[in-house]
Amino acid sequence: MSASNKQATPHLGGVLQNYIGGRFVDSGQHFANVNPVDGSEINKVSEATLSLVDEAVVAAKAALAGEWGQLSDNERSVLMHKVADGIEARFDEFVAAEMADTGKSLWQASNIDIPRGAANFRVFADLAKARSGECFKTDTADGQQALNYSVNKPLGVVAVIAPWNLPLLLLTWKLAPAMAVGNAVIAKPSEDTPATATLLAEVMHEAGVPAGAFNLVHGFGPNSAGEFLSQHSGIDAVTFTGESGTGSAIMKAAADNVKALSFELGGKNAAIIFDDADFEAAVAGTAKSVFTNGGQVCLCTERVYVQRSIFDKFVAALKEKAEALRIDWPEDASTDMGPLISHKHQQKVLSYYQLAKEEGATFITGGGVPSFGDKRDQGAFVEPTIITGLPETARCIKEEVFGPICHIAPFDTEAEAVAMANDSEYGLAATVWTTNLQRAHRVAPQMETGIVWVNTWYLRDLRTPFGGVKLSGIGREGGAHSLSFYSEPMNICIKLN
Ligand SMILES: NC(=O)C1=CN([C@@H]2O[C@H](COP(=O)(O)OP(=O)(O)OC[C@H]3O[C@@H](n4cnc5c(N)ncnc54)[C@H](O)[C@@H]3O)[C@@H](O)[C@H]2O)C=CC1
Ligand SMILES: O=C(O)/C=C/C=C(\O)C(=O)O
Repeated sequence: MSASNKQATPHLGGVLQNYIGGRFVDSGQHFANVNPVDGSEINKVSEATLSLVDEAVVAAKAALAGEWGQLSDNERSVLMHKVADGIEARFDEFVAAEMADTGKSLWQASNIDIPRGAANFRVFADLAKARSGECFKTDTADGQQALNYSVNKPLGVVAVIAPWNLPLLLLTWKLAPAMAVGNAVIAKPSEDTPATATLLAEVMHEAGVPAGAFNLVHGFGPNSAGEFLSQHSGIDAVTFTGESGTGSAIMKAAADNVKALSFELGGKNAAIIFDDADFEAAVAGTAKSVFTNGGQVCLCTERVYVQRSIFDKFVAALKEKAEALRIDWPEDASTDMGPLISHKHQQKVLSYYQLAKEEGATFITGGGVPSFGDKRDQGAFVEPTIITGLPETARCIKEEVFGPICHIAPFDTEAEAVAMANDSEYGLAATVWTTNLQRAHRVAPQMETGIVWVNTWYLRDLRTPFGGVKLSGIGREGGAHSLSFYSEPMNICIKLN
């Protein structure tokens, strides 16, 4: 596409730069990118200043008015597939960068995070191209006839503010549909995970995405790039995944300009295990839903409700699974769990382990920090932890920990389980384990969440509505829901007689 879009790209070993208007830009103001496995510095990151954010907005608007805004749906779709090709061509680099920034396991980075980064572009490239509008033949009471049809326009400039837990996956989950329907985007990855977003800028550049259609700014939240974007009068929409409190701060900052908002926020997700469940499947599935990515997925289970007749057996079986998890170097193919994202987050999770003790929990397993006897002792590891015995009013039952911990409580009746699962300010995801089909159909719709999995967890179809109720978010993304959020429908009425 843009022949002028050629410039030597920065190597990841140096300073990770911003990407604005088709050029890599260093603000001269740097912060350290730290590897949570051992606390070592990986590289420096160039923090975008307010004036660089202004430049990104100007570049995005110019792209909409220029080459990017002129592309047909088909041409954009072809480009989005080229971006997916570019991620796949540099797969190993993406995997290594994601592992270094997060400490997540090789298995997870190479089977979930990076493949989904490419898949997000492919899925939305195809869906956007195939989208149709609405059309009505109108007959009015006084005999007029008209044809009403809708066209979908991009919203304009969209800011994508992403978290650190699934860095490329969650950034591209928003970028891909936003770009596929023609918006110009400004991406801000988490300050904790800047690397794969920078590689993505290189891929966009190499794929020939027109200058200004994709911009990348690095930085923090308050008084930095995150807040500059949320407050900016030139930005039409903010799409965000992260903590509910941050969502609330962004909402306040965006209020003056009445920006469109899409939020995927926190969760305190429940799993209900009935005594008629396939026991082994329920134990394995619950272990996965509690400990995947060290519990750092908004969909992870933190509250487990088990029917009393199988409670003790279930607790013992989940303990066995937790204790069998291999906590090791991310590069090791058999590693199940790496460190948490940062020392700051480690301290937060450990403060909940301490709070659980103070609240009177029984520790079935875990509760501390593993010891390695090597430089990983400087990392951000915590033990997988299972607790029981807390009242449903305890803070550890109410607040999102975002770590590898769950509380298990017994229940007697179906109604009691539903009431306990729904007794939360959050409403993102729930999991129900039962072999009774009628019960599955009866219980699932009673969950006050945006997503319910029955006899599985994290089985994703990217076309399905994805998001939460209550403090867990606003709106839905996924498939047509994403295309709808990132577009502005316009109705055209043509009089026929
Ligand atoms: N998916 C989820 O539900 C996630 C939840 N969390 C939870 O949030 C806690 C805090 O972690 P953070 O990394 O600070 O998550 P966060 O939700 O504050 O940060 C996510 C993104 O928002 C940006 N941000 C932060 N404050 C902002 C503001 N005022 N305006 C605009 N952008 C802002 C950050 O720079 C980052 O890119 C964690 O301990 C964890 O419990 C964190 C990440 C993801
Ligand atoms: O889209 C997915 O597959 C995963 C989504 C996870 C989050 O939104 C999260 O952890 O915040």
